Amino acid sequence: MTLAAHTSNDPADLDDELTSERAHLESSRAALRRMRERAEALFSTGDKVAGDSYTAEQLGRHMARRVKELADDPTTPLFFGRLNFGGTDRRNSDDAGPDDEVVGVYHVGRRHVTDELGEPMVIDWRAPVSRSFYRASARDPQGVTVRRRFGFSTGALTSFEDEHLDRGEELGTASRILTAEIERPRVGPMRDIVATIQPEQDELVRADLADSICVQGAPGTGKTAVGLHRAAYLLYLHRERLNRSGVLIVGPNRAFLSYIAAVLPALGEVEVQQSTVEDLVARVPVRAVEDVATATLKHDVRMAEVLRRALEIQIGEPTEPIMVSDGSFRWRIGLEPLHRVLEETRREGLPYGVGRERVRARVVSLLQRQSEARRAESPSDAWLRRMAKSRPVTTFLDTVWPAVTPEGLVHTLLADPAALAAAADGLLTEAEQAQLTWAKPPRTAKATRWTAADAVLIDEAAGLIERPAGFGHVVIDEAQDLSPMQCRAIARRSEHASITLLGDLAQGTAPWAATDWHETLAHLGKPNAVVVPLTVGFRVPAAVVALANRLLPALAVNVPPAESLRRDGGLDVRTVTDLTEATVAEVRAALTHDGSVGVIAADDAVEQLRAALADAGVETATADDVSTAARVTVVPATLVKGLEYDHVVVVEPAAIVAAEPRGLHRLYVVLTRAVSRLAVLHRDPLPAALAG
Ligand SMILES: Nc1ncnc2c1ncn2[C@@H]1O[C@H](COP(=O)(O)OP(=O)(O)OP(=O)(O)O)[C@@H](O)[C@H]1O
Repeated sequence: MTLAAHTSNDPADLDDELTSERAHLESSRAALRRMRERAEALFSTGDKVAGDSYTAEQLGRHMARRVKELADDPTTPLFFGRLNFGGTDRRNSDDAGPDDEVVGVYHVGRRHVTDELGEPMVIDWRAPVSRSFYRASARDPQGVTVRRRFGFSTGALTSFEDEHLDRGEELGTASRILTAEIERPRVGPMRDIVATIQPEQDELVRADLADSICVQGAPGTGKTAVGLHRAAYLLYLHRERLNRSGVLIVGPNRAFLSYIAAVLPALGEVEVQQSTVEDLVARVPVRAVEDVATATLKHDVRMAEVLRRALEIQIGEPTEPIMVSDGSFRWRIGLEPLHRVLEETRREGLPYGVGRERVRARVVSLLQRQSEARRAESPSDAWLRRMAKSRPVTTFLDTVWPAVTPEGLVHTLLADPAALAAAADGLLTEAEQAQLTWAKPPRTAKATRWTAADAVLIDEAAGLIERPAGFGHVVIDEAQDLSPMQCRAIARRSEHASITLLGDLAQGTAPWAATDWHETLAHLGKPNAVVVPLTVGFRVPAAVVALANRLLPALAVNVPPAESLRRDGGLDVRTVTDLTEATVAEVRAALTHDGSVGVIAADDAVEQLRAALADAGVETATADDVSTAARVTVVPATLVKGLEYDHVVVVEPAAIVAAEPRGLHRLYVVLTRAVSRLAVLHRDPLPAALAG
């Protein structure tokens, strides 16, 4: 039992306390059950009473969400902390405003739980009053006399730890409950950290919805955790608005997304969209790969201007008047008004597709005016529609403002050197233009086997033609790898929203990886966002951090180094004669400990290691299989970003470095995945930067 800083030394008192806390946990669980049953009952009656089908669907969705939100996971505690304010014994009063002097006792948990009379039994960690659980200190107790943290084991309350802030007692990172949480063996997907959010993390989690922030944090400093908890916090505070507009989480790959997928639902947030940036721009299937240099050029921000100009060039000048026959009448719009229509519309700077329709509407209204003058009555809607679709009007539009599809525009640029030259003149060199031009152009956009970089260009084109719907808040993880054009794709979806940008410049592995957050922020349309460092590491043990930090000087980035909270952990770097044999032996040894085992190797070595482990009778999983029962995962180096394993076996660092231009950055990522122990096995000499 952890009882640091508790007032009483009498074990009987402590047992009584624990018994009473357990009773509160039991009654809170029962109360939550009642809340869920009530929601379920409403859900089924809602089905029958709702009026029209739209209302029924909305109500159904809302109720289904509510039922899901109220799910009780018996393996996670309903509350993890308790605050005593002002020394009175009113339990869990919820009626305190932010400026009122708070009194009473509050249990802090993952969601609100109220008793049958509506009195709170557990306060949501995101409620204003819970803030003090994370921020109060001996220097600034914020009215808190005692902060209590609970220790749990699979949902059962096992211990607690008190800090008498009113007496200047404060544990900070010496809390044994925090240490146990950080050092616990990892299995399965990522978990929430609500019980142990640290003050500097909490400041980011609770930043205003209006504030865009950028977090530069060394490996394992909790960036992902902060981003996810911020999403949950903002949803709590701005529920209606954000449910309407949506919250988006962008991550580096699907393995990562499945690793983090359970965190928000565990916090009761079930309606957040999670996507890779590739999936975000997937208007066309990606069926081809191209060389890095061409892809890098397509990700260059100059391509945005090339595309903008390519569209602008489509807009022509009228060369003849429009003549429309309408029964016994003939209407004529002369060149001068047509010029004016085009000029006015151009000046409005609308998306291209919207502009085309605006021109059509203006032409029709000129026709309408003529018709009204002659017939002395307003034409019908049917007449207006007929005019809008009439051949002369459509032909005019097709000449001066032709319909363009995003795929068509990109196809033309990459297939036709003259079209590219016209749009790229002065922006791209001739050599660059030649590099972009297809050697064997596909006949049509439809027949094209697009690359991932083409998809980004097509998304940019689409954004110029029609404005996409935006989200209310966007969290972008591992953001150091975003290209300028990918940033723009995200910016289009967060134009009126704030963003949380998370990353580590030292972990940039893409050819276009960021070297300065201000550039990334500018491409994202948030140049004024503040860049905040996180430097306390919760994952990687100090000895492993020290090894990985040897690489930092060679990575040419300016980032504050991490310091680890973890003094435990093991590091073993050794030369072996047979990598496969040594890996199998290392995995077998690792399996004698608790927790997950990650074998990380250069991508082309993975299959063979997997096979060798299978031959040795060791079941292995792939990185995206988070629900697996297998404790061992074999992961290619390029997929391991953002993931973590208790025991990591890194196989042949030199091969990982040699596999790609930013191989040293990749190795830095790979070496910082270990929670407890890291074994580095090598036959070739270690990369010079690591050998130290
Ligand atoms: N306040 C905390 N309390 C307990 N555990 C924490 C805390 N903050 C972070 N962690 C744990 O530390 C580990 C690393 O966190 P996270 O993955 O969010 O770090 P990161 O900065 O995103 O890492 P990377 O740079 O490798 O992507 C996770 O297991 C997370 O749960």
